[in-house]
Amino acid sequence: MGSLQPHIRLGNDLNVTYAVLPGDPKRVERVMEFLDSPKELAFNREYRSAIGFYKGVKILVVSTGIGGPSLGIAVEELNNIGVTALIRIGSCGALQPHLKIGDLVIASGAVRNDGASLAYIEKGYPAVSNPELLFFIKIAAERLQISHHFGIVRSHDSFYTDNEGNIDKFWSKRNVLASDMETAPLLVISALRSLQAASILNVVVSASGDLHEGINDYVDGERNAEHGEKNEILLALETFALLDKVKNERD
Ligand SMILES: O=P(O)(O)O[C@H]1O[C@H](CO)[C@@H](O)[C@H]1O
Ligand SMILES: O=c1cc[nH]c(=O)[nH]1
Repeated sequence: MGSLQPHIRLGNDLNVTYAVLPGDPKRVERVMEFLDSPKELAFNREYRSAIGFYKGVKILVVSTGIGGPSLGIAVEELNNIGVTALIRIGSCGALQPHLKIGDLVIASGAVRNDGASLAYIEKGYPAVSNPELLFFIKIAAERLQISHHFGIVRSHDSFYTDNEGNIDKFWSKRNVLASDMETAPLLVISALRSLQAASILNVVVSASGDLHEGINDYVDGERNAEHGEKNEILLALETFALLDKVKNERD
């Protein structure tokens, strides 16, 4: 076995290039339901991992925890073991009234209101999704008939400051679709390391909804949020299957 990365506790003997990244370790189990021959690998701190096959393509699943710092560690260690393409499958809060619970938001890019991406590089460096991945996400969504919204999201570091309502209003007026905590650092760190990355987010809090209530409902298995989660998992897996086919044809 190759030497293990200190946090994710995985080595390059896995020989895997595609990784699906939920924030929540519990979501790893849900991804495993869609994989053939799924096998749980490690569970250290927030980093829970499993491996399996989707349409014959080897897929790694690793949870990244909450926020940019832990996400950043996962991305770096995944890069160290040879992963080259990453799709976040996260949850988010809507900033626009037309987004409903369980809708999917595909990030074209992200407002960098997180600290982790700033620790890497100044704000002029854009947080944008990889165009090839976006292209295949779009094709996969159409094939699977999964409705979705494309646009800018915002990644933040705080949940409970006294100013959250005003901050959300500010970004809502500027056509930002939704908020999460990991998309911007994922896109920036991946681009700096020459990795392909994209982010698919499941709406679990509506724009007019209560944050506590929305997240509690999601944890308790609210039907639409669960449906959105299944859709984002399937969409990410199908995207990797399409990407892999094209990569094999190129080689
Ligand atoms: O459900 P995940 O993927 O963790 O994503 C969202 O949920 C967490 C906050 O509840 C943050 O990590 C946020 O980005
Ligand atoms: O505003 C929100 C809501 C859910 N999850 C987030 O990260 N932010």
